[in-house]
Parts: sequence; C-alpha cells; structure tokens
Amino acid sequence: MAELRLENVHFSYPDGTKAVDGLTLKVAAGERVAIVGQNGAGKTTAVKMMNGLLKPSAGDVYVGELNTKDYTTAQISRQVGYVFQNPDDQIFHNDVESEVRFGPKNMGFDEARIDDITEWAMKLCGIYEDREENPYNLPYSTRKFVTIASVLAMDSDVIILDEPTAGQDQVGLTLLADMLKDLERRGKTVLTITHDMEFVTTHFERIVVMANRQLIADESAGTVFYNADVLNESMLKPPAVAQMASLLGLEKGLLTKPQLLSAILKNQHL
Ligand SMILES: Nc1ncnc2c1ncn2[C@@H]1O[C@H](COP(=O)(O)OP(=O)(O)OP(=O)(O)O)[C@@H](O)[C@H]1O
Repeated sequence: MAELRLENVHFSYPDGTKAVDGLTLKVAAGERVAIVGQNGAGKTTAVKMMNGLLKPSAGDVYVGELNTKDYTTAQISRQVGYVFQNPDDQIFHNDVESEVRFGPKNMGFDEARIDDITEWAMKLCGIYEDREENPYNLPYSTRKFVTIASVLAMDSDVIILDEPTAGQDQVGLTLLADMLKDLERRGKTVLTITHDMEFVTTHFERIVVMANRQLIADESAGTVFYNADVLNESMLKPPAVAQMASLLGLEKGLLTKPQLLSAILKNQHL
C-alpha cells in the first residue's frame, strides 16, 4: 500500500495560469481524506498530480517511493486511480461492461480475475443491471458510477474521486456510502473532492481545505467547520449542524443531529 507525498508542489498551466502554489501534503496508506474549497482553488489540479496526469512545475510528488516525474501516467495510475469530475471525459466504450473491463485487461490481469473484479465493481456501483447498455443512454449520475467502477476494477491502492456527489440523489449517495465502507474494509486509501459538506462530515475524518491555490487547513471535520478564519478564507458553508451549533453558541465540534440535540437539552437555559 502506497503513501502519497506532495512536497512544496507548484503547478502552472501552459497558458501561465498558476493553479497550485506550494502544496505540501502527506496521506498515509488506508487514510480517507476529503479535499474541499471553492471552485478554482486548485483541488483538481492537485489530485491530477497525485496520479501522474499532471507533473509538477516545481516540487515533488511521491507515490510510495516513486517520484511521479520519473514515471509515465500509465505507470503511476496502476497505484493511484483517478475518477474524472466529468464522466464524459473518461468513457470510450459502447457498453458498460466493456468500459469497466478495459482497465483490468490493460493491466494484464488474467481472465478469471478480470471477470471477478468487473462483476464486483459493477455491483458495488449499482450498474450491473445496466452492463449491456451504451453508457451514453444512461443518466449523468449513472455514467459517473460507470467511471467509478472502471477505476475500482483496476484495483489500485489509492482511489481519488473528483466530485462523486455532484448530481447524485439519495440512491446515489447511499451507493457511495456503501462503496466507501467496502473500500475501507479493503484498506484502500480514498481521497474525495466534494462540495457536499454533509457527505464530508458523515464519511471523512480528515479534511484538507484549499483556497487560492494553497492548502489553508488540514484538520478534523469537528475542528475545521468551527474555525472561523478558515471558513472566511475558503468561503466554505459548514454543514447544517455546525451552523446551528455556532448560532446557538454551543460547544465546538458537534457534527451529528443527536450530538446537537443532546447539547441543546443540556443547555435548556439558552
Ligand atoms: N487546462 C487548464 N488551462 C488553464 N487553466 C486551467 C486549466 N484547468 C484549470 N485551470 C485553472 O487553474 C485554476 C485551478 O483549477 P482547478 O480545476 O484545479 O480548481 P478546483 O479547485 O478543482 O475547482 P473546481 O471545483 O471548479 O473543479 C483555476 O484558475 C482554473 O481556471
């Protein structure tokens, strides 16, 4: 299992746009980390450097002992799978099963392993019944699960999800929750970019906040959503429970409705 390390990483796009400015971050094997922040903060650029799709303009990115500068994207993506923000950037086959089988086949897994892992990934992503469909006949939210299954089927140690919650209804959010539990049991490292703070507090303990191309906080959910300076700088809207607790002047760190209720009952003089 590979540790991820970004050491004072900078990135500028060819048109000169500076997207990441001195990012240092370490993610241990098996950790779950949510990366949050406004649009344009540099989150997608940062995670694309973790799987070698982008190479830093300065600084170093290590996947285990491998410096991504010295390896191709194909070599790094064996260890770090990245699910694109927009599924349509990642789907190339005319049916769901072929799309999901492509990765493990390309990695040289034997036929039996390809069969097993493709079935597991499709079932975990709720698309097994759609396996003969053309992905483009499926809704956007389901296409997103097709791309998640394609990455899971490659069995990488690290999985990065870019906005998996976007456009998902309760069914999709439940699928994601079950998937995260399964990946945790398997010891996978999972990083997620999301704008859904309820999703963050329910499933991720470690929160990395980016603003203006830099990391401005790396804390637990119970700390970060009560840190006024971080909230102001990143313009993050805390989850409803944290908003309510702050309004009522209750203790910091509350994240769940039962915690909020018990704090209100304890403070009935309020
Ligand atoms: N291909 C590109 N060429 C030039 N500039 C880009 C490119 N992709 C992103 N940028 C710019 O880099 C900066 C960081 O973008 P990035 O997509 O990494 O941010 P983000 O935090 O992921 O935002 P979002 O939540 O909108 O995806 C932004 O100013 C963005 O406009």
